[in-house]
Parts: sequence; C-alpha cells; structure tokens
Amino acid sequence: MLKFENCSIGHDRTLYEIPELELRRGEFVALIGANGSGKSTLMDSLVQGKFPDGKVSIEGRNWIDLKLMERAHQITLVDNHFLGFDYLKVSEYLELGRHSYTNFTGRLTAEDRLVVQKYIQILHLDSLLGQSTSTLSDGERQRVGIAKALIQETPIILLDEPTAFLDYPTKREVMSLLGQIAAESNRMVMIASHDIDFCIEYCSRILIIEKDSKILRSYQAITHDELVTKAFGI
Ligand SMILES: Nc1ncnc2c1ncn2[C@@H]1O[C@H](COP(=O)(O)OP(=O)(O)OP(=O)(O)O)[C@@H](O)[C@H]1O
Repeated sequence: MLKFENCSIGHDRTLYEIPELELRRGEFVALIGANGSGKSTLMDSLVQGKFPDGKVSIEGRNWIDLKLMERAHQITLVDNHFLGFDYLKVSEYLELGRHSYTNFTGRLTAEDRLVVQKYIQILHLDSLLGQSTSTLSDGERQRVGIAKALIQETPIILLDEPTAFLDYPTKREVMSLLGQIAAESNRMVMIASHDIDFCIEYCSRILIIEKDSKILRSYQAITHDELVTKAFGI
C-alpha cells in the first residue's frame, strides 16, 4: 500500500536512502535507528508529503500529488509533543480526531460520534473523558493519543516513540494493542522506537536505518545482536 522508490530522507542534507520498500496493510512495523538518524524526519516527511527526490506512492497514487485533506484521510501521526491544555478536556480532544471529516461548522454528525464512542470503549477511556488533557499521566496521555489516531480512521498510523516514558507493563500493553490494531483493523501501524527488544517481540517487520551504509533496510526476523550491530555499529 505504501511504496518508496529511490528516496532520500533528510531536511537540508540526506541522512539516509530508501532504495525500495513496500509496506502493506495489517503490518506492525518498527523503525529503528540511532539518535538523530532521521526516524522523526521520515514520519514528518510522510505527513507533509515532502520528499526531495524519488517516489512515494499510496495505493498506486503519487503521494506528493495528494491534497492536504486527502493525505489527512490516509495518514495520522501521534507524537510525544502534545502535553495537553488546561481548557481542553479528553472528550473534546478525541472529537478533534473527526475534524477532517466535518464540514465548515466543525460539528460532528451522529456517525462521527459513534466512531468516537467506539474507540473510547476499546481503549477504556470512559473514566478520563471529563479530565483536562494537561493533567493526564504519561501512560494515559499515550492511550488518549492512540485513541485520537484511531478515531481518524486512516489506513496508516505513525507513532513516534509511543512507549517512551511508560512503565514495563504499560509498554507491553501498548505494543500488544498496536499489533492487534494493525492485524484486526487492516491498517499499517509504524512506530519509531528505542525499545528494540519489544520491537523484536511484537512487530511483524523491523526497518533499520543502518549506521554504516546510511540505507534503510527491512527485516522480517532479526536477533538483538544483529540489530544492534546494524543500527548502532557496535
Ligand atoms: N526542521 C529541521 N530542519 C533541519 N534539520 C532538522 C530538522 N528537524 C530535525 N533536523 C535534524 O535532522 C536529523 C534527524 O533528526 P530526527 O529527529 O529525525 O532524528 P531521530 O532519529 O528521530 O532522533 P531521536 O532518536 O533522537 O528522536 C537531526 O540531525 C536533526 O537535528
């Protein structure tokens, strides 16, 4: 569904190349690389539709030709930058997930509300709905962020370090949930992560930004030691 051909990734200089890569629905993909190697840059480039060269296509359509709203219906990014606002309740924040589907009034339809309600149930968020988004714990904020991404109902979900700051059981819970979402709702879920052992355990595919070659390569199965050598050169 998401295909890269001869792409260079980087802002003002090339950080690495993606010669050829095709990601499919149902896959739970980990993106691994050293600090500053360009994991967030790839996610940002996808959301913004900015690739200096090469070709990225989704379901056969050239990604850079899609309008902003068309891209918003295809892809969602959950990052760790949102720390909440005192005035924004969890329920209101989740409703923003339907924003790209509403008309100019911004009002949700009954159908939109059903979608929001569905993911509130799946992620067990009932007890948090009236709480201010600025008061959530890291684990709660992560679950709320994932719910908002699901509410957007895009076939591609990108999460930048979704397990950062979480305790051990919550990391397991989030990884298992993301794998389930990919498989059961037929979406492609990609995470950037430094939790390499969790990625090996839970993800169906590992993408490594290789330190020596500066090439992004895909692995279906890889050991901890092989991964460390390829990603960090040690
Ligand atoms: N807007 C920007 N303009 C120019 N350079 C940028 C910009 N954003 C990031 N960079 C640079 O691009 C490189 C890759 O950064 P990026 O955040 O993608 O790495 P990362 O792999 O996600 O790192 P980490 O694991 O530390 O989060 C870094 O050298 C960074 O300084």
